[in-house]
Amino acid sequence: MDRNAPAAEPVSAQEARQLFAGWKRIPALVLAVSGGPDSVALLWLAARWRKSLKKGPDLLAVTVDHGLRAAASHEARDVKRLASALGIAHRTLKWSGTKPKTGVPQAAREARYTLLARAARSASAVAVVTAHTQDDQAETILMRLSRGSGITGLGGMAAQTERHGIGLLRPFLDIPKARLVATLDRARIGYASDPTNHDPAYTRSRLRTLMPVLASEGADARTFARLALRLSRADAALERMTDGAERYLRLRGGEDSGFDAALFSALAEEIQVRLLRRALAGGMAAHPPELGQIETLLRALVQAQSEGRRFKRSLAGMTVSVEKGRLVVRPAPPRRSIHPSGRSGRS
Ligand SMILES: Nc1ncnc2c1ncn2[C@@H]1O[C@H](COP(=O)(O)OP(=O)(O)OP(=O)(O)O)[C@@H](O)[C@H]1O
Repeated sequence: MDRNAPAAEPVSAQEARQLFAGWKRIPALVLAVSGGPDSVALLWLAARWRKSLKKGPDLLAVTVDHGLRAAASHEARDVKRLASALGIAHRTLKWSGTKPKTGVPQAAREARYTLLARAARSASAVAVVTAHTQDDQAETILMRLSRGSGITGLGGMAAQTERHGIGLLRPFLDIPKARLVATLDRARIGYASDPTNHDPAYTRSRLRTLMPVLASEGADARTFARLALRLSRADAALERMTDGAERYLRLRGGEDSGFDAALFSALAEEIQVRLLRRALAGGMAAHPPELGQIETLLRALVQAQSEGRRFKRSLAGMTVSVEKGRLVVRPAPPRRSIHPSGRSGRS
């Protein structure tokens, strides 16, 4: 801890009003409250804000018990108690079913969002609100940076997006965690601390330990948040250019399927990658292709065209080929498999 650092300011009622201003006309919202400081602060600030209004959304706090830590059920009960003291309805949802041996954090996250979306639907809520902070945003970008993400990924988490067909709102992306902790301390409200946040078995925990070192060199959470803002702006511009390129290629393509391969190859590489990503995503593949896979495919396409060779590749359940001067992306035919009887068949 830097002893000279100014103490973090609690989030004022006025600031919360600004953060939540867009919610006034929403009929109902789910608040995702784990019991940790960020989401307990969300619960407290949202309850205070709602109380100050004559009309506003019905709030339902939801805690997901992943069944992974013994303390989780106590924490859920503490959240319920606080919610009830604040006049907010609360539900605890359990992640039942078998847990995977590896990739537990990802599986828990997936299950959590599925349960939260289900709770939102049954409460007629249009969105789930999470308490992701500026520090979470910085960690997310650092994780994506270490995985070699592109511009879209490095744009970080969006303040408003959709998941499982339900809105996802993150009002605290510009608020440092320390300010949420200070908010609870001022209000004398307790919260849980999740020991897995510091477990070196998890990539996120290990990267988190780098944050103070990076901050001492100027790369603090604010810097990461600024980077996210700039890159998401660039990403939005590139998506608009991709829209334009797609319209142009379709216009020049008449009724034919696919794109004119010569026109496609004259586009900027970044736009080509994005067009391919869109075309491949159209196949609704269970696992959308990674950026690196699309880049490899594009390199092979350029190579084949420069050598005047035919081109046909499969990726994410789709086939990409050049046919009569047109670049065509279509669902790959089902793979042939060998039946136990020895006869070949379709799988
Ligand atoms: N068990 C839970 N029950 C309800 N909400 C939760 C729970 N865990 C996390 N959340 C919500 O998600 C937010 C982010 O939590 P956390 O940073 O732990 O998520 P994560 O596992 O890193 O994944 P992601 O950032 O993709 O959500 C919390 O502030 C809270 O709003």
